[in-house]
Amino acid sequence: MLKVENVSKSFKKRLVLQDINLTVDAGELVHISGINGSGKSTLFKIIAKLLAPDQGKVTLGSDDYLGALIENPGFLEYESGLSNLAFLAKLNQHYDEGKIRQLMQRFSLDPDDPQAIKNYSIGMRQKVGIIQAVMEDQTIILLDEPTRGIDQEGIGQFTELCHELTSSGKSIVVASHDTIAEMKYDRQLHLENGVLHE
Ligand SMILES: Nc1ncnc2c1ncn2[C@@H]1O[C@H](COP(=O)(O)OP(=O)(O)OP(=O)(O)O)[C@@H](O)[C@H]1O
Repeated sequence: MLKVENVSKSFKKRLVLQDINLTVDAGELVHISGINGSGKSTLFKIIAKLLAPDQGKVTLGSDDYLGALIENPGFLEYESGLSNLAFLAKLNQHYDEGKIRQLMQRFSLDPDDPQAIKNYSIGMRQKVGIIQAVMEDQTIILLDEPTRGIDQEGIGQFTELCHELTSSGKSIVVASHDTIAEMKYDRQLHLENGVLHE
């Protein structure tokens, strides 16, 4: 369970988030739409505790584990996709190579492709970014513009994965300026002028 209570945030007196309240239960798939600059990334950074809110608080359930793709994911540019994912999973001692390989194959990425990630397209990088957010069985998953640069086949693979994860009790919050037609959201919210509307 994710609970955001009365969260507000300003940058240099500009109010970006105003009294945001959001509860996401286990197994829910939630969409937050909003134009560029509406504060979607800022909200995710506050949930991920990268940024402190000016007011309010964020609570996760005691057994929850957060996964996130926020803005452009940073990678070890001279290493392969598999090496990057293995590196991140090992940092958290949640390394499962079989699972990473299976996720890469689901997204039509070859785990044995030795090319450096710096040669990957934007869509391929984005797929690796999605995989790192889910590969450790994270229970609350935040995905900021996840389908940026991803082709139609990849969008289909992504929506299928989201539906599968939420069916198994994971909670997913997708933030994007557009909607992804195939997604079966439980709730669609809209962030505008710092206010989150149902
Ligand atoms: N660290 C910061 N310092 C100052 N202003 C910031 C900072 N981070 C974000 N902002 C500003 O806050 C506003 C919201 O930014 P944010 O990145 O959260 O929006 P967004 O909805 O995610 O948009 P995008 O999809 O373009 O990233 C923007 O006007 C941005 O310029």
